Amino acid sequence: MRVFLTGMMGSGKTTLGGQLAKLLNYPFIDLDEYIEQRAQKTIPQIFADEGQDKFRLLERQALEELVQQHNKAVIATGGGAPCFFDNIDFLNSHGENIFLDVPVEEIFNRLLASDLALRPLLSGKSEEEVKSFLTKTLEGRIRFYERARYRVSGSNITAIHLQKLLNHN
Ligand SMILES: Nc1ncnc2c1ncn2[C@@H]1O[C@H](COP(=O)(O)OP(=O)(O)OP(=O)(O)O)[C@@H](O)[C@H]1O
Ligand SMILES: O=C(O)C1=C[C@@H](O)[C@@H](O)[C@H](O)C1
Ligand SMILES: [Mg+2]
Repeated sequence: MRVFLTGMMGSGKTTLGGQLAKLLNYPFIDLDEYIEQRAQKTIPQIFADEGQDKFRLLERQALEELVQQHNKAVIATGGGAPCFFDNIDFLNSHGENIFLDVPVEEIFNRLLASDLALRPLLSGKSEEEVKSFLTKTLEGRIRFYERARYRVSGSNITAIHLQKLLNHN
């Protein structure tokens, strides 16, 4: 089984993905980290040097490579990954796709407490700008996210919760 975690920046894909992989005894792969290793650059560097469009191409290519390499894995995708090309269909047809549906207020609080410089779409923005960016971005992306096979909503999603969901379906 392959498990994909999808959702907005700060929804907990990386954090919960690592925990879920341990529970399932599967390898854990973070798509953003994989892209950074392949490109030998950080994501902010890729955005700055090559632009978002190139990043999206690298992201799709990375998804295809990972699916070829792993039959069993928990893969945390990037926040925008399901929303470009036909990536949402690709994810749905290659694994169990779980949308982490965390309220935008909670996402905002988490991201403000983290290092915004690591997220090129947020760096340099004021608090107000981050808030309106997150709200608008989610409005544009929800139609992709909600096509995931599973949707888990709340501010306090746990890895055990995700494991149970997978076991009972
Ligand atoms: N369940 C949780 N409760 C509280 N804080 C959390 C929870 N999950 C993650 N966080 C915090 O929220 C921040 C973002 O989490 P994380 O990096 O896992 O999100 P992400 O979905 O992988 O984001 P990105 O798309 O930017 O990679 C981190 O600082 C993390 O510590
Ligand atoms: O929401 C997004 O578009 C992004 C989220 C991150 O995971 C990274 O993939 C990158 O910073 C873009
Ligand atoms: Mg992440």
